[in-house]
Amino acid sequence: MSLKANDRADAVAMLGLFPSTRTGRIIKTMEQKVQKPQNMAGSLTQNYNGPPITRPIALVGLMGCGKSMVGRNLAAMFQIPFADSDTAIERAAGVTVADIFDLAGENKFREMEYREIEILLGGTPAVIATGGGAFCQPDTASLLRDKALVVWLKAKPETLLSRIGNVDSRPLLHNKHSQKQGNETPIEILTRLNEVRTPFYEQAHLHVNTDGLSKRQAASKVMNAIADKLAIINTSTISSTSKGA
Ligand SMILES: Nc1ncnc2c1ncn2[C@@H]1O[C@H](COP(=O)(O)OP(=O)(O)O)[C@@H](O)[C@H]1O
Ligand SMILES: O=C(O)C1=C[C@@H](OP(=O)(O)O)[C@@H](O)[C@H](O)C1
Ligand SMILES: [Mg+2]
Repeated sequence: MSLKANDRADAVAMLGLFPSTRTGRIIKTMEQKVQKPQNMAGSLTQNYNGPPITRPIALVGLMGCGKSMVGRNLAAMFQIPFADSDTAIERAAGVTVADIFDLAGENKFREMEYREIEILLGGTPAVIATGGGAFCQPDTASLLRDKALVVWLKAKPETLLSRIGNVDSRPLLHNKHSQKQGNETPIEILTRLNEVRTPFYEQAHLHVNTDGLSKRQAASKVMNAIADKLAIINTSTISSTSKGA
């Protein structure tokens, strides 16, 4: 969505006032029906036969690592709802993520992100695709680690950029929001974010490298890694492990 001047002024005024009916919001935000996997040719290669999913699965990692796309397919494999925190924020605010960055700034976006993730974590266990910066905010990270199984989808900056293609929907890949003086190209921004954010992403319970994998292979690899992890959790406590990281 792109807003005209008057609409933008209204949107700015509304950004602090989003509705608080918790149940209604969860229903609106989650895809209640189990979806057919999207953007994958043919049917899935694998059905999930692992331990039951009794806690939310949260996907974290840099823009373009596949949180939204792999997340939707994982939810279909697990037969549980899917939710995307960016979509939840956009529904609550009535404007796009890019517009929120433009109109209200990143700090406001992070507040909204925390609130929406908190709501999603309180609903039916779902696969939750977070935005790439969510797990780098200490409060949001501790909420996620506490309530969800957190999975880091790893990939090199070059891989990420080739997947993202058009950077319009990712405000942090534009210089005006890149938090650095001077002109950086999208690959330079992604490389810098990768360095700064890796220590945060390393706090995820599970690390899965998706470099060189197709969408289908990535979804299967993540599904198997989660099954293994849940089997271990059933006999011990959650700690970080890597899968091809
Ligand atoms: N393993 C993959 N192989 C090829 N393309 C991928 C893969 N994972 C995601 N993509 C594509 O990359 C783009 C960004 O993926 P997306 O799920 O939106 O990333 P994120 O939510 O982490 O920013 C989408 O067009 C998606 O179809
Ligand atoms: O990396 C980030 O800080 C962001 C990533 C975006 O989500 P994706 O990771 O799904 O692109 C979105 O939340 C916003 O543009 C900020
Ligand atoms: Mg996404």
